[in-house]
Amino acid sequence: MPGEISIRHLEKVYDDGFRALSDINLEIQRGEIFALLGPNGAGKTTLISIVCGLVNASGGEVMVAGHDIIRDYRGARESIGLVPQELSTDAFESVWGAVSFSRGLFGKSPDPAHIEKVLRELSLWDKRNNRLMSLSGGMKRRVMIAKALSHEPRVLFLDEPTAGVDVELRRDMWAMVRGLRESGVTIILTTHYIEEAEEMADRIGVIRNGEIILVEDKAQLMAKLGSKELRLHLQHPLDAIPDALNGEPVSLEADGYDLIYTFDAQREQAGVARLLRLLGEKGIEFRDLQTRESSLEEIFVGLVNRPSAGVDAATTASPSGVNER
Ligand SMILES: Nc1ncnc2c1ncn2[C@@H]1O[C@H](COP(=O)(O)OP(=O)(O)OP(=O)(O)O)[C@@H](O)[C@H]1O
Repeated sequence: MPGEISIRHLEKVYDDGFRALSDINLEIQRGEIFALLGPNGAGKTTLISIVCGLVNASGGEVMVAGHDIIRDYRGARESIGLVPQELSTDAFESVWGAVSFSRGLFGKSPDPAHIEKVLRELSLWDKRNNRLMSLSGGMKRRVMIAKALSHEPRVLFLDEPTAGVDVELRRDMWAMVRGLRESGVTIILTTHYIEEAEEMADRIGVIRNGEIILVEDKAQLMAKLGSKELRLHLQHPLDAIPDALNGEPVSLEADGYDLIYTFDAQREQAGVARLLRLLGEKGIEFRDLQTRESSLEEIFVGLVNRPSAGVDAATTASPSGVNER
């Protein structure tokens, strides 16, 4: 079954000959929160702009809520709410006026009850008569979201929704996005805050140099590509790794007092038990131990910095989760 958003063989070559997207294939299901991660210039905004009908594709096909974005532009566009990166608001307009006007742009009849609901959810109700220029940056960003939701879209794009906003607003926005998902809205967000993707996303796509290099359930991604670290604080420092541990993924830190064992998050049991047995046999005692899992940030940095061959190896390691659905 095609997803709420279905992208097939999408290509973008800008007029100056720059290839910004190459053979993008992606299915996003109804009610998902999908985070698109990638370094600066990877092609995130280009991809979103094509799906939203703001930039023309050079090839391929995109369907949104069953509408082809070219053959049925209007149907596709009406299904989408877009919160762009740049704040652009009409300074002299009131909050209520700006949000109501946005709804009208999509040819929807006025619905004051819906506008009120959106403004209340975004804590903008008390400011509804304020001019936009009198609002703080965070409030203006809420207005951008209210505008994007004014015509009751099925799909919401958030292009770096929390760039430059304070922690409190960021958390409010996360709660709001979850609430929207519960009402059946499909959400695609780009973000530079890995914490945001870790906190919010059901699935994560990583884009690099205009290519999707990985699409994976967040939990599976963290389990599959993440590593764990076991740090043993030794009773007596070691000068060097003992011969018995040669070939094991271990290193020494803290002047030989800490023995670090890094292992695949999926194979932990057998490896740790073997390490502890070897240490016991060699009479190496420890007084404390800690374990730590790699964060999504470490996984992401590892992925985007990996040479292409390495990326392929990572994605083909488990074909079941990659670029499917
Ligand atoms: N109009 C344009 N003409 C030529 N090249 C462009 C144009 N717009 C974007 N690009 C190039 O396409 C590439 C992808 O840009 P895009 O804005 O999609 O990246 P991004 O992943 O959104 O980056 P960021 O995280 O910095 O917002 C960049 O190299 C950019 O310079």
